[in-house]
Amino acid sequence: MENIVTFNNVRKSYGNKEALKNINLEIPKGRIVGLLGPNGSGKSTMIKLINGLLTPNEGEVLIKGIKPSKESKKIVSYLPERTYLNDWMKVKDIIEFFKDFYADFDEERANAMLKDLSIDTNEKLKTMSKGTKEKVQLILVMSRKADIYILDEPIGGVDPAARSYILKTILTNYNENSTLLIATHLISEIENICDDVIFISKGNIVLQGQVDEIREEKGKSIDALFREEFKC
Ligand SMILES: Nc1ncnc2c1ncn2[C@@H]1O[C@H](COP(=O)(O)OP(=O)(O)OP(=O)(O)O)[C@@H](O)[C@H]1O
Repeated sequence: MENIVTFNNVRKSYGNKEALKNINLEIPKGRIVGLLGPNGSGKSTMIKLINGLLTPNEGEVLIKGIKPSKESKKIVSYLPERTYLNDWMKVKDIIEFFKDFYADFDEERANAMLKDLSIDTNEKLKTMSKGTKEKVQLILVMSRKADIYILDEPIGGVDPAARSYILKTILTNYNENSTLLIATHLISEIENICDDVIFISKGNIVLQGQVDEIREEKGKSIDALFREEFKC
């Protein structure tokens, strides 16, 4: 199976704080992967390395065989933990921005999803609730036809009904050849859409495998396993 993301002996520290210890990882193409771990375990650090926002102290990260770069950004659609969009922008301005910036942006798809969620494209992000802002950003990110979508905590502020719609929409719009990497704490919400999960703890990968196999082997849900593994 072709890999879309590879980590080879990756270490990453912030000053003398070691965030990732020695990560070796292969994420195959065409999978929906949950990246799960307690607060501070290294999820966002991994994601920022994939996006080239950070560079490893040791080892290498490859996206479809190339290092994070301008080229790799063309095939990665990334939803960051915190927004990089300007608050004063209207949704329709952001759509224009995405159209200019990303050749693979599908405006029709974005508008259809915005309409389904009754989001007014004349509204500015500034005046929107946190959850609505999250929905807009997720819609934009999912409206690119990328090889890999990386979502860092995508639905935390979204109400449960909209969450179901969003997860359903992700699945319907999701192209089988694309890969989706989702870092989240909402495990029970996403475990049924994930093919694989990765558990990370204190900068180490402690488990990686197929959801069905793990559930069968351990005799419990991924959510229950996580709670047990990382009990405080
Ligand atoms: N800019 C930074 N400077 C110093 N330390 C940092 C920085 N960013 C992250 N860290 C540390 O690196 C470790 C990993 O953080 P990271 O943000 O990757 O965790 P996470 O799994 O995404 O956490 P959360 O679930 O809370 O978002 C933590 O110990 C954190 O304190």
